[in-house]
Amino acid sequence: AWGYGAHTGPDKWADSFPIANGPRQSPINIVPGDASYDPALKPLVLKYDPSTCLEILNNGHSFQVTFLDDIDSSTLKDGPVLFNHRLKQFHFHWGSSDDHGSEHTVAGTKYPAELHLVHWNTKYANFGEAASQPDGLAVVGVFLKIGEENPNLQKLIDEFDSIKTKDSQCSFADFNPEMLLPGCLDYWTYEGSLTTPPLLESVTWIVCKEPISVSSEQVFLIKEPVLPRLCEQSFSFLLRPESRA
Ligand SMILES: NS(=O)(=O)c1ccc(O)c(NC(=O)NCCCCO)c1
Ligand SMILES: [Zn+2]
Repeated sequence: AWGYGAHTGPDKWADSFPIANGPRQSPINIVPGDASYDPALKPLVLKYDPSTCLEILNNGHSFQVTFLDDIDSSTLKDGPVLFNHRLKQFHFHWGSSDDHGSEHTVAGTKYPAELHLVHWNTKYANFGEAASQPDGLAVVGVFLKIGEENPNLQKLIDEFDSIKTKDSQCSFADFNPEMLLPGCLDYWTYEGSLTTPPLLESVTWIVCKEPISVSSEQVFLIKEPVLPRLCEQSFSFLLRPESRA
């Protein structure tokens, strides 16, 4: 299975997912100087309903907060997209230390972590259907930088004791993801892909220019639920026969 270890990491993904060598793969390094202003783009309109928040899941690669998406209650409109999209889940990406971790970079700058809010285009029947279409998904990326402790992120961290193992989940209600957004929703946008297998080229990326602040302890803690999993991976590396050479 794919992962982030020496034998399973991104440079091995093309073996099982040839689209890894496709024309619109994410993440990318965003170079603000190379970006062009498009006056036709509208401001991003995000309307989230905390009552649609369902649960937190540890999927072994990250933890994700999933939302009820059978009606238009948590939506993304306008910005660079032509159709209404529904929020399906949000999750984070991080590194092994504070000096790296984000997937996108800005003029080479790596942030300690990155939040992804995943939405699907309601012109399709559901997330799975939309994920296979070139205009099926819209993911809002928010960079996390080290600064003030974030009380809203803390609400998530406080639930981690119940999702310690891979594929564990716990119910999680009344969380408003709007609380994790920066004050300004100015963004860069480009046509890209899922950043993990299956790497489908169906994502309109909307990366916020303004990061949100979280404390260094909080960045360490968001690794918590998946960390044992990552440790397992590293130990499995040691146990694998070929690694004994
Ligand atoms: N990082 S991303 O581009 O926002 C992104 C958004 C939605 C996704 O579905 C994935 N990838 C995914 O779900 N892979 C299936 C196995 C994951 C663990 O079960 C990645
Ligand atoms: Zn992601």
